[in-house]
Amino acid sequence: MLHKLTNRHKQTKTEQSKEEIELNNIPRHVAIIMDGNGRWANQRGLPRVAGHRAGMKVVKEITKAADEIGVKILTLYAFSTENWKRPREEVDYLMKLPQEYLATELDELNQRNVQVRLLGSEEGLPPHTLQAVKEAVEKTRHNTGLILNFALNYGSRSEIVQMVKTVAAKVQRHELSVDDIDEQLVSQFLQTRGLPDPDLLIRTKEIRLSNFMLWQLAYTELWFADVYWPDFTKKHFEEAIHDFQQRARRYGSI
Ligand SMILES: Cc1cc(N2CCCCCC2)n2ncc(-c3ccc(F)cc3)c2n1
Repeated sequence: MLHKLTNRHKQTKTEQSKEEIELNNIPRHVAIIMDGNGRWANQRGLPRVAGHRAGMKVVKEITKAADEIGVKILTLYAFSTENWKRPREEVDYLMKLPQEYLATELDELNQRNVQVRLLGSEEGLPPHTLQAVKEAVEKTRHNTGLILNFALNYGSRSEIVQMVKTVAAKVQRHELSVDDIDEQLVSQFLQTRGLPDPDLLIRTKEIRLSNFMLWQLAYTELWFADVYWPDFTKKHFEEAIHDFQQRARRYGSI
């Protein structure tokens, strides 16, 4: 897409980014760590769960924006393996959000040809949570549009440990030899098998990876927004895409 002539000097950074997004250079896989929901609520004298609810509205907005701009895979870090350490009432609330989200959004996601996937361990998820997610995965299995990949009960180190155990057992059973083990084989034994690595990682508020897709993010462009997730907007998303397009990706070469 040709750049539109713009009066850049008069526009804000986010206004510039929207007009200058090249539709032929959209990151195929965008991953987002949606941080700061509890602190957003605390700042407003609200209970932490109000921040999670506000955060879910932003999930709907950004999922739509990603789909419209042509992102192929959107991975959202909804609940980490470390999140089980939070207060019981907060965890119980969080574990109800998948079914709440799907109850209102699944029909529209299906109409938009979106395929819902789960990244993470099913073990340990409450039955009501797992049932809602599995039903959404099944109902959207044949869709060929945006892959909406929810990282739920996900931790990268446990994913890597599980991969090592699986590969080691196959070597022990002589189903694999040590010489067969290379980066491609490792990727095939991770929970993200079949998906390309993220091209762009967006994170709100904190500048760290928090045990998220550590293997997969090896060559991913990182973009941080100094806002809490509930305050993240479509304009922030477009700015991240625009900045991604300004970076020449070298994958380690010069
Ligand atoms: C645990 C949790 C928390 C959760 N938050 C809202 C967004 C901010 C981050 C934390 C709170 N959201 N938002 C959507 C989901 C979800 C998960 C799976 C699924 F199939 C459909 C929707 C979700 N799940």
